[in-house]
Amino acid sequence: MEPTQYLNPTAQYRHYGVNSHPRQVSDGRSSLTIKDLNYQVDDIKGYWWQKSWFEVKIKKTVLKNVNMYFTSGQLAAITGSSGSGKTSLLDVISGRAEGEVDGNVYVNNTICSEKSMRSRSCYVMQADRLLPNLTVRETLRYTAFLKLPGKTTHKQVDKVIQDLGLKSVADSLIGATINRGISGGERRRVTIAVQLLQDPQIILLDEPTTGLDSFTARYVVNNLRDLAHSGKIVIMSVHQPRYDILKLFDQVAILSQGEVTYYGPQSEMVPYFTSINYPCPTYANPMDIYIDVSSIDRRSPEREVSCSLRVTNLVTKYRHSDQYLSMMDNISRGTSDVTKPSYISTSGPGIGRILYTLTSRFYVNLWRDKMMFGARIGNFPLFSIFIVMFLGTMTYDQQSIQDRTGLLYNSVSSPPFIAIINCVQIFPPLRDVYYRECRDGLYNVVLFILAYTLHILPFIILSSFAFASCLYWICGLQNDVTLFLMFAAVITMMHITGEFVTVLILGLCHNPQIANTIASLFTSLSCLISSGLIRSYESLPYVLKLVATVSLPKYAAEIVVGNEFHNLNFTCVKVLFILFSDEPCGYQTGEAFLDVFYPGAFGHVSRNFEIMIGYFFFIFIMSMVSFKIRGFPTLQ
Ligand SMILES: Nc1ncnc2c1ncn2[C@@H]1O[C@H](COP(=O)(O)OP(=O)(O)OP(=O)(O)O)[C@@H](O)[C@H]1O
Repeated sequence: MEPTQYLNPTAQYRHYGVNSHPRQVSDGRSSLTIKDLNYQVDDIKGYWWQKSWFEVKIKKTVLKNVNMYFTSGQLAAITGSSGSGKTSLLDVISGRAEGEVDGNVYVNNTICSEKSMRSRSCYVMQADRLLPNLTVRETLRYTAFLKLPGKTTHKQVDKVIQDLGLKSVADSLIGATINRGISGGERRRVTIAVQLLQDPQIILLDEPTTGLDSFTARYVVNNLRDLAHSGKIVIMSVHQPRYDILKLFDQVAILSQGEVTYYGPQSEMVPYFTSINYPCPTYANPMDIYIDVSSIDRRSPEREVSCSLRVTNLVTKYRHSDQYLSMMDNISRGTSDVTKPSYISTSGPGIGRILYTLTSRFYVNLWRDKMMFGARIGNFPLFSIFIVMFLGTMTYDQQSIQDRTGLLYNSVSSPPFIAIINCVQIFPPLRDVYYRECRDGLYNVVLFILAYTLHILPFIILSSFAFASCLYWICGLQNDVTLFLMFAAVITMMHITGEFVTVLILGLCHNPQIANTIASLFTSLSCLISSGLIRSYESLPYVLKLVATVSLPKYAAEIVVGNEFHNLNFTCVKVLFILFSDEPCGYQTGEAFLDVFYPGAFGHVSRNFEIMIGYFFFIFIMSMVSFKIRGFPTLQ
């Protein structure tokens, strides 16, 4: 710490003047300019049920008349208290803002559209969304395969590993809470490295030091400073940096309620505030002091009013400062010769390569997690062993009718449940990485869902066939290979449809626990109502009949029950007390049972298979649509 540096601020203030902002780019440096930027979002207050349908939406101004000028070779920090608009400013610059943007962003004097900005910049979000079971090098390689054309990938991966000091952990696992991997700071650097693979001209980072200890935070900011000094435009947001981190910044902005109270060289911040009667006390971190004076205390209406007046005063003073005028001079000269929007055209990898990369990445991530891998392949066959132990081998007496219906009910209802359990475990981390990469424009939801399907398909087929074989042959259902194959196909269809019902719900609902509950309730109710094994379809009330008609278990149950009961004969051993009664003996043939519960079931097999396939494709497409409907949740 060197707090004494601020004891005589006027000494530094002498350097502060019209040249404190870098001159307009005539020296080969790139520039990024924000001109007259205003940003508004829909103000959401209270719950939807408290609102009137006719209520006019209230807009909240998040950024107000922001002007800024950044050049390459400088590390710029955007600071401010919580809610001051730091993330929103980065969102607007990167073209990710969800609200109404007014004003322009220029790169090298050229208006930059969203597409143009994406081709030149990268955006490092606050959260590290990485797959836990990949190594650092694998994470970077897979991302490079998704971003870069063939031959450049290995070279670029080695370069970013070197640049961000990740060489010693290059072959270590990323890890997560349970299986510990690299440290938090290293994970942060991997997140940054992932974004640097394309060697972007502009690097935007939202709070890259959040959650890091002071040493690691300084290390990360030092890395960013090196990148900036190597000729990039680097802009990062930071809540309230420590003094030693503050010293690493070349330019500092302070935001308050979406307005700028200071933007200029870090070395001139204290002199500037001292000149407007806010000196920095000895031994205090200037950033703490100036963020405090730029913050609004909302503990009482009186304090709020007095703080708001102070901030308005700070904004006005800043807008009359030499520094602001010098920057505006740069901006107006730099943006006067606006030309048409330009794009950096990059030829990305083809669909085949993206699909292959995503599928193998998902597969490797699953393979490394032995528990999940084992569960994915073993849960379902294991469950069949319990059913077999419970029901034993089927006989042909009257009791066996109930045993058979119990077994067939489990064959129809358990595959979706097993699918839900597996999907809720493995899908959410893949989905979070998808949100980031799709936002970065690497691929779309169709490729993501296709890759997910390809990586789970072998597990679904293998485990479904293992489950079906165990139940079918050990319990002694009809000794016919064709009937067995149909039985296994029904189980596989129920399994995969259950998987995509869960994916659909996880597309709409971000919380995996809630998605689990919804998917389980949906599945158990549809099996209860429509399988016809608990209550026959014919005896259902009209509304439930309608529900059953559009439910998959109805058609699955019809196939397996029809196939099993067709051509079966049941013995009828009368017990002593009804030996001499006239009571008819239950069902003497399978056909008699089918006539009551599933009339014509055996003849509907191919129609029912067609309905099941159609149903699966409907759910499959809807699972993609669900991601489109939900959009991108905020991943902070
Ligand atoms: N899409 C949005 N919808 C509603 N309000 C929004 C939206 N985006 C930003 N805001 C509001 O704008 C203000 C600024 O938010 P922003 O996230 O930019 O602040 P911040 O300075 O990054 O805060 P923090 O340091 O806590 O992350 C907040 O009051 C926030 O609630």
